[in-house]
Amino acid sequence: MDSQGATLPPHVLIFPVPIQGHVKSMLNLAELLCLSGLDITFMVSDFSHNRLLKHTTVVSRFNQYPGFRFQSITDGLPDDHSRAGQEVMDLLPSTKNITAPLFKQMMVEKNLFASETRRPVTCIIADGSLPFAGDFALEKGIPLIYFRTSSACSFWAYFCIPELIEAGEISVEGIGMDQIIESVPGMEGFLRFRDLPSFCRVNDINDPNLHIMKSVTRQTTRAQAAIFNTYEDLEGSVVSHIRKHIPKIFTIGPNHFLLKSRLAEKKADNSILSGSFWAEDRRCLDWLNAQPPKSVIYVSFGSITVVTREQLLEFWHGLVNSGQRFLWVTRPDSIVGEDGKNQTPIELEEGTKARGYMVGWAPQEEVLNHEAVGGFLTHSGWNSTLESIAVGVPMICWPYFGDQTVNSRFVSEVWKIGLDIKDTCDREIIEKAIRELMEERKDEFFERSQKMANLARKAVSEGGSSYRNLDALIDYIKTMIV
Ligand SMILES: O=c1ccn([C@@H]2O[C@H](COP(=O)(O)OP(=O)(O)O[C@H]3O[C@H](CO)[C@@H](O)[C@H](O)[C@H]3O)[C@@H](O)[C@H]2O)c(=O)[nH]1
Ligand SMILES: C[C@H]1CC[C@@H]2C(C(=O)O)=CO[C@@H](O)[C@@H]21
Repeated sequence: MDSQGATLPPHVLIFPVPIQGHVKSMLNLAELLCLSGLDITFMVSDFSHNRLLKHTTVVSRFNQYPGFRFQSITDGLPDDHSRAGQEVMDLLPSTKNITAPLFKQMMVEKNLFASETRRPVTCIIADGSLPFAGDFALEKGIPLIYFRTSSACSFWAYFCIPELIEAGEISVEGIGMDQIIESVPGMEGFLRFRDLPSFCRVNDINDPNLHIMKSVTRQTTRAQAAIFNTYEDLEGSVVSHIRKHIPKIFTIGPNHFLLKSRLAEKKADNSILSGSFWAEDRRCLDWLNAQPPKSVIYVSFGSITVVTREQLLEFWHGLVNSGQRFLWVTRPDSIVGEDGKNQTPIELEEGTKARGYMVGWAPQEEVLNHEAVGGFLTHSGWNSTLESIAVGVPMICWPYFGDQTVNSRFVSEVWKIGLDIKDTCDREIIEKAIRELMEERKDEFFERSQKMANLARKAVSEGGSSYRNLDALIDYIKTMIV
């Protein structure tokens, strides 16, 4: 490299699993690194890229950072694959079998994305659920950092799968859903079998997803370091268990909040970075503007959850019968078994007209931050959980799969900022939970949620743990230039 090249910044390749919650979180990380002048190549699937181009302004947003580039690649699935529900797991074999060799070829042919003005990639920050990106980094001697976009608590439960199997706590016959689990250090006493990551609910101990998640998680230790989107006051005690296996961990969450804080500090436009795969319907903000403070329960189950028509009707009755105002996101592809001929019961139509508003996709961060919102009925995806925590909105958790079953237990039993109604969705339970959160125990939940939000604000402000850890991460990436 010539003398001018020697002054070029580090060049980081960021590679998320092509799922909304992963891409969103890694885009936040990308902008945080861009703000410190690092060059970024953001590897995104063709499918996600098309969605981003169609529904967001990410291109113009990142145009302000000359060191940022998108690079797209197939996710290995046909265009008409749902990429939702349990079928989303197809992404793991498809990326391993189809994306991985193409990625390798692209990296070699493009000389690690080097150019006159950019170093060849100096570090790969790969999604912890994309082991093939780690294989490539290790094969080529490129420094590797994993970013697992889910919670530290769920990661740690996944990490303990071998011990759980050894102890017979993932039993083929089933040990009882409410049996307390002893093999996840730090969670003895409150983690039940039903709270383990959903992939632990198997009839066959050789279940492929169980083993995929076990090895995907265990291979994280191959990296030089790991990043978690969490903060020390929230999950520090869990992270201390993980540090025994991965000594270098950077907790930089909530990273959407850290981004907001860093942009404000630079007096830059600190509008929300939308990485939405669907068109955000902003009319719901006008509707919220007309509602009293803390009167609305916001309902959204993220980007993957699907519900049957039967479940949809239970939620709907529960919401209407609760008598509370509600804003409900029903993604266009989220109802399975819908034949278009179903009639909506009149009482639901009337109840919704009177107190509800429905959209296909919402500007969620803005919604949660709106003063009219007093509660969140969520699937407990990690971004949704953090976005709610950051602005002090209590939650009702109805986890769908994966890490969400652990997150929801932490919301209700550890942080005590909400209720966990996992494995049930009948209308009476939903109505009761909404009344409890929004009326009967409102003050108690609000007070604890505010405390958590204050700690999140502290973590991302100058001197806070996530703020300092981001600086430490950037310094670390700088040391990786060889
Ligand atoms: O109407 C909506 C609904 C959601 N969102 C955003 O979409 C993201 C959704 O992320 P998350 O809550 O994490 O849900 P998923 O997309 O389902 O996330 C996947 O990825 C997460 C991170 O690894 C995991 O925790 C989840 O279990 C997994 O399903 C969040 O940033 C939301 O703000 C919107 O902008 N508008
Ligand atoms: C592709 C899925 C496998 C792991 C991730 C996950 C988790 O529990 O960590 C849940 O759903 C998806 O986001 C990922």
